Amino acid sequence: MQLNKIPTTIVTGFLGSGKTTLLSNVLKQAAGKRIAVIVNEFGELDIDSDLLRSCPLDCDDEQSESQRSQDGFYELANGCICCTVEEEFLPVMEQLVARRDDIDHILIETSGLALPKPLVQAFNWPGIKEHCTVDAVITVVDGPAVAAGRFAHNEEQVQAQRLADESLDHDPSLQELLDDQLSAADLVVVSKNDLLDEIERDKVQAVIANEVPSTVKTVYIEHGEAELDKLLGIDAASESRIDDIHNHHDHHHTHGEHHEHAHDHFDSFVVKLGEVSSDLLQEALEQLIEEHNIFRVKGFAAVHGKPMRQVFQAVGRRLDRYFDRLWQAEEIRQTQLVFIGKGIDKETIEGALNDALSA
Ligand SMILES: Nc1nc2c(ncn2[C@@H]2O[C@H](COP(=O)(O)OP(=O)(O)OP(=O)(O)O)[C@@H](O)[C@H]2O)c(=O)[nH]1
Repeated sequence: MQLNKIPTTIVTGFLGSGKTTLLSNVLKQAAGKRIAVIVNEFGELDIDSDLLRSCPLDCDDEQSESQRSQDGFYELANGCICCTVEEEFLPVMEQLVARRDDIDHILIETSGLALPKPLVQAFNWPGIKEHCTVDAVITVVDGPAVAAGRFAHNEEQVQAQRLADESLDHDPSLQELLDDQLSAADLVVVSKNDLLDEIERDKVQAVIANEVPSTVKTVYIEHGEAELDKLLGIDAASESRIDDIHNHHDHHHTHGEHHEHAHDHFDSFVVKLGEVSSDLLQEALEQLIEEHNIFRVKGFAAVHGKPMRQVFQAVGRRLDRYFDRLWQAEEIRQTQLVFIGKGIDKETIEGALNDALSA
């Protein structure tokens, strides 16, 4: 047990793998604990912390809501935490260290494109080291995406994927990212188990076994539901071993310089629209995802005639939408969507959406 040090759990994993869903579940279960949450988004809009903050529909417990904001959400939007460790992450950690008597646990959700290693290394820095320890790096793996060969690890998978779909062609930078996120894992969480059959589960298991030692546990979960004691209190002190873990992006972070890594090849922008027809927006997004190399779309839609805002979430080809809460009086009813992909262009996407929605 790392006495008196605040345990910190780092949740990493690719875009849309299910990190926010997992965090939301942890926060619900750990209502009695004083948890500080740091959320890092790649896109310019802070959607995740908004979703984590907003009360579920059946929740009227104002106490827990105010308690939570008192405990603190810290948003590091529009960037990638692993490249701004010194400028952005450190000041937030210093604030938390100053409030350490009021904090039981720190939870960090990295952006889907972040590398966990530089972040874990920051826990060896003076000022942080004395007061905080990494309880565990939890790597969330998108089960169906891995099973479909999205992060292909062998030639057979690559070929199968090519035959199945040209647009999902093997992308080595995605594989490197998955490798690096897995190499730092103290616990692997495979999400979306509800969408996996046994054969697919075996495929996912093979990819994981290739990257992590057998001492690292893997759990399969659905909709973020995992028992709290499997996730928190692992007491791995990951910072003490992190320098020995070698991975693809090591050379990019020497001498404190911020060189490019995988996410420099990704495009991200926000598209703002007025009120929309939900069905037309869904159809238009499906078509755009079909035609462009879009990895992730997420945001909120203001739907004509609806008092509630609608969440849109697309991961690869899968699109979910649901109403999460009422628009508040001071909010402008507008639709805002973050797009993340490769070789995608804001004007083209915005133009296509406007055309489709005015049809
Ligand atoms: N069917 C199914 N969908 C899931 C599960 N977990 C997450 N999802 C959905 O997957 C989408 C992405 O989930 P998030 O939790 O937002 O993923 P994330 O890793 O936080 O995404 P980024 O922050 O953009 O990297 C959402 O539409 C979730 O509802 C699951 O176990 N089963």
